[in-house]
Amino acid sequence: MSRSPSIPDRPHRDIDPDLPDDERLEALRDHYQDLVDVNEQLSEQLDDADERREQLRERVDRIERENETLKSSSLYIATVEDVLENEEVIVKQHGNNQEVLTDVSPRIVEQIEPGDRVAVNDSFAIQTVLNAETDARAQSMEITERPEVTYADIGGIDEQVREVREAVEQPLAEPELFTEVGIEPPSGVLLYGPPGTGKTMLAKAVANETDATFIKMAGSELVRKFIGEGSRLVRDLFEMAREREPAIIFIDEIDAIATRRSESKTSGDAEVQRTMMQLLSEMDGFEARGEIRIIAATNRFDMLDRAILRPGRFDRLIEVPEPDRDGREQILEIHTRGMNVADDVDFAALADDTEGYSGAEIESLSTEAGMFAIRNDRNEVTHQDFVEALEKIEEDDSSDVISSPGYFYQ
Ligand SMILES: Nc1ncnc2c1ncn2[C@@H]1O[C@H](COP(=O)(O)OP(=O)(O)OP(=O)(O)O)[C@@H](O)[C@H]1O
Repeated sequence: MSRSPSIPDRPHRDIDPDLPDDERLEALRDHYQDLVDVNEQLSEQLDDADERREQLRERVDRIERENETLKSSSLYIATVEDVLENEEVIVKQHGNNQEVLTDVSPRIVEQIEPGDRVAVNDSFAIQTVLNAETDARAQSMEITERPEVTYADIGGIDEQVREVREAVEQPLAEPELFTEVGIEPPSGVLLYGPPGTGKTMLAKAVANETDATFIKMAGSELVRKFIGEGSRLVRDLFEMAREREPAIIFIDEIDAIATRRSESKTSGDAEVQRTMMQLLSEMDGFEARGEIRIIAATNRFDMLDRAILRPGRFDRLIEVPEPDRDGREQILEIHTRGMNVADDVDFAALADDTEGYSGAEIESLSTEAGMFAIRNDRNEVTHQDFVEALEKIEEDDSSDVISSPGYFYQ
């Protein structure tokens, strides 16, 4: 940046009043010339300052425009492969792995190096360099300081709640118990069972109870969206947890990165394998009594690579089944707690009629019943509304040819 020029001194000249007229006149002329020179210098400096102000205004305008573009358009995530001369960069877009040569503004080129993740617009111009946090969030990691779900919101799986509390909550809340007895708590807990039965809720409720940050990552996203980056993302995940201790790491659909080798023969196989190895090595190198706990979930227990179930890894398995009759009744009561329900609603009868329903399906049933009430201009939900909602759901299901959720057990 240029230094501001110094302001010239004000010209000063002592003129002896006793000098002869011609000499005084000469001295006054010189003084006048000095003043003219200084005046010229000052106006030059003023012109420079005006020009600089104009440049700065243009820069502010440009940055504001850049800012607006950044705010208004969606950006894609890419990794910098190489930084070339002449402010050119090769980036590889995530998802389709397309490599593109693109220009970067001098402002950004100074900040980037190969391996950095950046956000690019539709024309692949780099808009911003992602810091660890934006980056992680951009990559479908869900982070909640303290989720709102509590154990009281979970119905029908009391035994599973007890087991999760023992395996995850206690080592976080009372690590000394384990030290005194001299045992290691389970390293990781694996929840398995059909979709929509409350696995995610369980993990969130533990985070709520222990005042921990809940960090969720979906295995499927990891493999589908970020080919070539799974292992890096796993590292980021644990780093994020360490920064935010106490933390619960929840890996949903773990089967996506921990499939049995024989089951997966695709070209991405090695990649998926690397992601899994990274996960295992992060788990191996970490203190089970520490402030970070890991919970994973799957609907496809049968497909899991047994390597992840070895001691020191996901060594506590908890099955979360579909709710039984009593469970369904409890879940119905939980999901209608905030609803204006008429006295005639018979939860026990509805529980009988919802055999095979998961918690998530019971939640939709309650919402659907509420919709029937609204449609009939009522603000109270009656038993008949639930019956009609049930019929509608059954109808929708039977028209849905392939409605099998596709989960399996051991
Ligand atoms: N046992 C339950 N008690 C109360 N509500 C439940 C229960 N199970 C599911 N639900 C409802 O269904 C929603 C989805 O549940 P959740 O995400 O915990 O299921 P999940 O087992 O993790 O499913 P998936 O395997 O599809 O990820 C919850 O937000 C909740 O409203």
